[in-house]
Amino acid sequence: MVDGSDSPSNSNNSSNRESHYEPFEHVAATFYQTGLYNFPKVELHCHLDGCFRLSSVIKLAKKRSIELPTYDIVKLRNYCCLDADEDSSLALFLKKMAVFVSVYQGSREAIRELTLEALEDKAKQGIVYIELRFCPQLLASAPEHPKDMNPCIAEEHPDQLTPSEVMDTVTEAIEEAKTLFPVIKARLILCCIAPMPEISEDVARLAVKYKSKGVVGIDIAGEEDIEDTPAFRPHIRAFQYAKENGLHRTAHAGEAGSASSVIEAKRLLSAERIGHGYHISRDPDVYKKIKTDQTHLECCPISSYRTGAVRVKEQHPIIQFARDKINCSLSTDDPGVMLTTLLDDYKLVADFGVSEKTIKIMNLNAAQSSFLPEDEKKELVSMLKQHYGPLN
Ligand SMILES: O=c1[nH]cnc2c1ncn2[C@@H]1O[C@H](CO)[C@@H](O)[C@H]1O
Repeated sequence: MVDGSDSPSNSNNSSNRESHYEPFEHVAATFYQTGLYNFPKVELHCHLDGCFRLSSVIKLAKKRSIELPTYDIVKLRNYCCLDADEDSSLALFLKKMAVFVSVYQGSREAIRELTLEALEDKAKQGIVYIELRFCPQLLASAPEHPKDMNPCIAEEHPDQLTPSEVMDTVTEAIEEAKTLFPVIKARLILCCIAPMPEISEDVARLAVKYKSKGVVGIDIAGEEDIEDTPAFRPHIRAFQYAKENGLHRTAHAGEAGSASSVIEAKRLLSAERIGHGYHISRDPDVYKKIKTDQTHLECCPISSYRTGAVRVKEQHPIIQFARDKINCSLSTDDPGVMLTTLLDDYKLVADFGVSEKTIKIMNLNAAQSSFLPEDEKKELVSMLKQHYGPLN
């Protein structure tokens, strides 16, 4: 059992190593005291490969002789910090992010550490359930994606890792984390990458293969362009295969792309949830459909500025979503690149006038729309309700 004063690595759970993992049972007594927003949280939209700590990135890059724009942590912080300005765009953001991903690529040890550090950081924020997403091919050693998406691909990386081995590494680290940080339950979503249709069917096959090891869904990330074109068909086939094999579906849409991309994600990919989705506020018909269907929107407020998806702070679509009781929740997206925790995203929406009660309702929305099986979902929802008390 861990109390608020313990650091996760100090928690004495070694005797539980073989025991059945039921994190929600421990939560009442064990989730980390965060001060502000001190209640259990759920995070549905977080890229594992965006969860790094800058200090670890620098350490690893030096160890693996991988080029970084700078090895000075303060300068690296500035490099990350794209604030909402005319130049911010998803493309630029992804280019920056790829620099960091390259540090982890192809290294079993680095990917293990990344996963453990991510879960430690999330547990400390009082997150009791998280769905972490990543593309195994992007973390493997021989990525087949365009160089301009990842300027730092280092052919000389010493390790060799296949996408399957990346999956083994991440799932083993998640298993290890059950003992180290028993307050958090983690599940995985595998990402197809929009400009890489050639890997999509492999991503889906891996997702299905690792279902018993915690993969609950499939996603499409990268610069979105969801439309029924021949180039997009492999993504459609991948999602179809995932659905036929019992996996859930979410899709990045309405972030850089138009409101209609959200509708296309539902139509072409059978997406049950939407990553971001802010631009539905630009089209009243789309907005009405998403509200009527109660499609869950995984909103990432700080990320939305850093990627240029939303430019005017005071008019953030989340304000409208909260007012209209749209089914949505809050996530960090890429906390390593954003230099944030989930609490920063909560604070930002609080500045917009979103109440703590609404933030709790968003957490309940997230639990209800999670990709957990029904019995586990019920357990999560009831644990949150018990903590939150009446929300009327
Ligand atoms: O906000 C985002 N929008 C679209 N794609 C993203 C975003 N953040 C990260 N990725 C992409 O998803 C990959 C797998 O995790 C990341 O490597 C990055 O290329």
